[in-house]
Amino acid sequence: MTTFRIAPSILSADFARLGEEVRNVVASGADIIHFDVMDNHYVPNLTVGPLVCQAIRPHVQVPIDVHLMVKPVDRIIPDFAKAGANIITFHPEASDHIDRSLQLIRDNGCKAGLVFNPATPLSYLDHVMDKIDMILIMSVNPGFGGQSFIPRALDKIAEARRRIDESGRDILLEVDGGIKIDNIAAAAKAGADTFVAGSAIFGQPDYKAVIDAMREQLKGV
Ligand SMILES: O=C(CO)[C@H](O)[C@H](O)COP(=O)(O)O
Repeated sequence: MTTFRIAPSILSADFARLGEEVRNVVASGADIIHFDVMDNHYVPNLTVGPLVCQAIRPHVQVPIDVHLMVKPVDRIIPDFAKAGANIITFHPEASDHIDRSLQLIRDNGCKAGLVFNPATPLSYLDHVMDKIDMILIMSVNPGFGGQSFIPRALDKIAEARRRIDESGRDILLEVDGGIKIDNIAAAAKAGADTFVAGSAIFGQPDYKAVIDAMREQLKGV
């Protein structure tokens, strides 16, 4: 049986109360904290870095999944590992040497993964599957929370699931962008097991009610 994981994205949290926000969302049932790092270069937005990751680390016992939307990627990886990240993912087109970046993440004691924008082909996985612990399929173009889910992402999730099953390896398949109570089951049916949700959770007053409703949807998959 598939273990499904809900990963609230701090992008939509109240940054003035971030410690309290992450404690609340974990107490409400979050399995992972998704930490969006944007550099105003690879994506047209600017968020947070290793100092903020380090600041929230003592507030949460669940893994922190750092999604790097930065270019270049390598020089910031050790800083996030030291700041308490458990999983670090990056966009293959933002790295000059994908194999080296994946190895660098692993050498720093974290799980490693690649992120695929709506128009980025999964062929980037071809020669590095043995170094992948997570595949993240973007169901929006990266840079902003609160966008609408792009339905074409479902085919890509299914293709990523086929590749994972063929590899026989234990790889998380995460989907990120526009995930809500009413589309989480479709993403799960396509093959995703880990669901990033920002505005759907932090945009509501009762985080537990949203996470419980998402889990309810996943029961039918
Ligand atoms: O990586 C992201 C954007 O680049 C965010 O994690 C993602 O969009 C989550 O926000 P929402 O659930 O509101 O779509």
